[in-house]
Amino acid sequence: MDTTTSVSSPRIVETDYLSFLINYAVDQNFSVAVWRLPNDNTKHLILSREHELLKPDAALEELPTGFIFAPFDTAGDRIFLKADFSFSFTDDTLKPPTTTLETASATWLQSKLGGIKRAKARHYAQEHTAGNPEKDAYIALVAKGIAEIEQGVFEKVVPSRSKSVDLPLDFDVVTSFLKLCHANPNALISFVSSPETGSWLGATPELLVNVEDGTTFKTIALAGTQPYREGMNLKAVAWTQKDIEEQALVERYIISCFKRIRLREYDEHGPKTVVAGNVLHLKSEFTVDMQATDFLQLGTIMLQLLHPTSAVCGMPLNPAVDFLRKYEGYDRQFYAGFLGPVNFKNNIHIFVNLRCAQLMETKAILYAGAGVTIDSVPEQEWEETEIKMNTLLNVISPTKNA
Ligand SMILES: C=C(O[C@@H]1C=C(C(=O)O)C=C[C@H]1O)C(=O)O
Repeated sequence: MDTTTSVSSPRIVETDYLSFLINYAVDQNFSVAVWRLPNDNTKHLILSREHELLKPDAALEELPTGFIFAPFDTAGDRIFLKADFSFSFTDDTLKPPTTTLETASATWLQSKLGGIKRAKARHYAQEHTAGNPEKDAYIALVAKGIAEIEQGVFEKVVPSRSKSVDLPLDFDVVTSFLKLCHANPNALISFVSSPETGSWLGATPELLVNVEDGTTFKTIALAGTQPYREGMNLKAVAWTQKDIEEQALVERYIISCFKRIRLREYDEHGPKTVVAGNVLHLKSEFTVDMQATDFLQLGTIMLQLLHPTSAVCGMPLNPAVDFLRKYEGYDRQFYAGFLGPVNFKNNIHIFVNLRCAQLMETKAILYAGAGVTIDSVPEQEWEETEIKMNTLLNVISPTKNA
């Protein structure tokens, strides 16, 4: 806050711009996406006049600059927000433009500067009823999953649940977004708000498809969860057989996708222990040289093959999908779908939408799931979903989690 008594107007800082642009989107019936990539201090915001629906086989590489937002259900509409205006922020200020789109956007914003006041950001709020199962019901769902694994129906399934919490009266989406950035340096932090999708805030550690400079493809196998406490020595963390096997299943799923397209040359690193906000996971990284392997559209191909991975659905895929449809008992909507910026300077960064909350007028719905294998203990899987929900709850409503 400017505490001097000079007559000059206060400096416009990042939060002022973000709030102004989010409110502008709501007033104009535009969509807005705000994000920060892992281990980066630049925040990005785009405004989109109208959303588009993407075909499941749409070539990512050919899309204009924008942001993709897709539901868990592969039959559901995949939303593409073309960037009509684009802004980047670092160190609390608007970055000078580096692309034609950013230059045009900066000129447009200049004409609006008089309207920028310190104000709370508003968001689109779609009413939606949370699943909110009682603890017993979720535990029974996990037990049912284990029983089907014992019968050989599948090897792994990822039952999830949602929980509705009241938003505090002083809830502010921009403040929450910035707190999430601070608490989750290794995650994609995102806020997507549109008339069609409602508003979603998240901090996901799970990369699905990354293409750098149109030449290097990357994806990860992430699974196994335990609480993280500051100062823990990551090299000394021990994992149970169950976690190791659960993560190995996700690795095998990714390798099976490579095999389906006869891609044999990939680098695999890991698994190693990584921090994701308040939890630890096991992670392996897969990298492919797209030119050497002659797979120039590998991003598009792998997105089709990978989603939904066995990190969020199960293995084999089809019986796991059937199980979730039949017994999970609620609509995941955009939870465990995918999202991220596409074709900003020839890069694609698509993540699985985990550790997320759907924002209503006065409530938020939190979502989380847990990987169930033959060795799962239902009560522990419930605890795991509670801990995962805390990633968001700690930030949007800290008192609820006292
Ligand atoms: C399903 C979620 O997370 C996934 C499941 C994990 C697990 O079961 O250990 C770990 C990371 C994610 O791949 C979630 O956060 O909701």
